[in-house]
Amino acid sequence: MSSTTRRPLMAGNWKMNLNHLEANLLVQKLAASLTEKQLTAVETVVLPPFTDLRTVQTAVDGDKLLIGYGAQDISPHASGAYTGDISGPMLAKLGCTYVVVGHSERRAYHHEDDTVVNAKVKAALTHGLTPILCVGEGLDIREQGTHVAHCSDQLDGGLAGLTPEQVRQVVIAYEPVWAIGTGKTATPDDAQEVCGAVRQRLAERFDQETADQVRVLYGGSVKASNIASIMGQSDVDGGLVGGASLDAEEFAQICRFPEHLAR
Ligand SMILES: O=C[C@H](O)COP(=O)(O)O
Repeated sequence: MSSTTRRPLMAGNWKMNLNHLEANLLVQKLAASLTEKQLTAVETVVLPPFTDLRTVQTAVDGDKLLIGYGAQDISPHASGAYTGDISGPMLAKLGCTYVVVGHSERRAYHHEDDTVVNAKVKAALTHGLTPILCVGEGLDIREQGTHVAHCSDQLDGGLAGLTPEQVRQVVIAYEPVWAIGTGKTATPDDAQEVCGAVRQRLAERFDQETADQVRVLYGGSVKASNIASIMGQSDVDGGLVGGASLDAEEFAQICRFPEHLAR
């Protein structure tokens, strides 16, 4: 399967931005900025803070918007005495289809290691959510030149104990930490190097069919001005977009990337 048969996915990670009123405005504006044809060609997803999910659900259901949504984190537990956590069944009940797992900000600020990340991937799958498993290296590792091995290790850790059938339901996001929110985008070749290595690792650990089916996103200072060159790479199937997803028109332009490719 080539990149042309994997449906592109653009996921906007709002991080800890926008209250529920602002969320409603952004999701309506985003939907109004994209045609049905564009939304069919490129799967468009927003990942708001937990407190916005019910509002986004109401907007999407009420106006039958062709926009998917999901959460930025998930508890490894289904219920119980876990103060502050949000479970898979709660997210599924809100109509979420995606959940980010192992984002570098969770790994850094909440000390999530591969064991925790793996438990969260499994929790997502158990409750019918598609995990977007993030891998990526810091600047020190990039400078040592061991970034491919580092990302492969994170991939192995996050997917430990899964069957090929389960892995086919996972989305992988390569996010070099040094490119997140810094304005320093990896070059298209940098993105391809690791996204290609991720796919190769999936073939080695699982099978070629699995490797061919899994979508691999790039994230890190994605903007309307650089998305076409990134999406021109054979193993990049979409973007995990932070800052630029907070602006409806900018994110809509990112989602319209096939039109830039065609020029
Ligand atoms: O989840 C998104 C990434 O961390 C990228 O964020 P950014 O687009 O603001 O660099």
